[in-house]
Amino acid sequence: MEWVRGETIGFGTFSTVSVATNTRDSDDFPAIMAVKSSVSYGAASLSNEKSVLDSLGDCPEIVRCYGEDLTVENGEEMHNLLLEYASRGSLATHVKKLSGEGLPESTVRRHIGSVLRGLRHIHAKGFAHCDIKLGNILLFNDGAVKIADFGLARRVDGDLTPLKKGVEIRGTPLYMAPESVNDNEYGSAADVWALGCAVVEMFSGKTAWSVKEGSHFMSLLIRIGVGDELPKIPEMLSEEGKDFLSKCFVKDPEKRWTVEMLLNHSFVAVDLEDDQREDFVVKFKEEEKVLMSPKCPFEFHDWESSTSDSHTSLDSPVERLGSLVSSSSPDWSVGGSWVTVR
Ligand SMILES: Nc1ncnc2c1ncn2[C@@H]1O[C@H](COP(=O)(O)OP(=O)(O)OP(=O)(O)O)[C@@H](O)[C@H]1O
Repeated sequence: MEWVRGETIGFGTFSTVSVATNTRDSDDFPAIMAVKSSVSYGAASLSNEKSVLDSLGDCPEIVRCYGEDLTVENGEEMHNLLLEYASRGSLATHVKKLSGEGLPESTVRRHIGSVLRGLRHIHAKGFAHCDIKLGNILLFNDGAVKIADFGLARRVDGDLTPLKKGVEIRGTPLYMAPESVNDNEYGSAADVWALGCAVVEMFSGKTAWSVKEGSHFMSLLIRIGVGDELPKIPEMLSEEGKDFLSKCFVKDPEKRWTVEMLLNHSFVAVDLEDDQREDFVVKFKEEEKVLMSPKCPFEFHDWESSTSDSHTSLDSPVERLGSLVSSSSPDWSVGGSWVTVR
């Protein structure tokens, strides 16, 4: 495949995403694609993403991968992953444009139905996504949404063996499930918890956990991992929506509903007729016209998709988290107790 890099459309922890134009007149690949590129330090994540996407195969609710390519740009080796282009960007960007209002419930139901179908495919193939969040749900011209960013995805096949001893943060702390905080378990159930957080954020325009500006993120991990507190379910949501969330926000992953069960929940088990779908696209376009207004500067950017490992011999969640909170603020840039920063 021959392609030319166009404008930059997104930034991740590891990579930059740009538009890519296919310069070969061929039916095999679309004229416009997205290219996710990284210099050497992000190559492992891109390579994991490619291999997971290859294993997953085609699914209408998962962003397609057209292949990989190595280029040398400005004397630097770049690893590139060519992907299906989502012209409307991510749901995170879209929701931020809505002045903290969130999306109408009918739109949330529709998007979540799609994400659930994508997750069903991922889980059925023996993987967990491990980084479900609005920034990784992409929007297409026809109103469709698809799951993207498989850089942290892992094969689980029902095996929830913790990845490592100690505390490992994969993905975004705001979306972390209790078992991930407490036991480093990142299985399909953790995707369901994160999906619940995505529903809250999509509907309310606010993150599922309210966090005071400047507070240490370890205090959030304690709230998630220890005690009975759950993310706040928006009052304005329908009873069906509230019930759906109550099935996602179950602290015990064994008792949490699976994706398959949630697909049969009345909140998402609706099949829109074609005319309703058109109506949806119109509504969708109107939403896009709403101008972005400045919000709180505390947007959690530096929390996104960080992976930090700590190798300690502390066993109980309270001990493990308590030991981290007691240090005033972690140094993300060096080794020692925080081994990896991504
Ligand atoms: N296929 C695509 N089409 C359009 N925009 C995309 C596409 N893939 C990614 N983006 C944009 O680029 C951003 C970063 O992409 P992505 O999340 O895949 O990168 P990352 O390095 O894995 O980031 P993260 O820090 O979330 O792990 C997305 O939030 C989205 O706005």
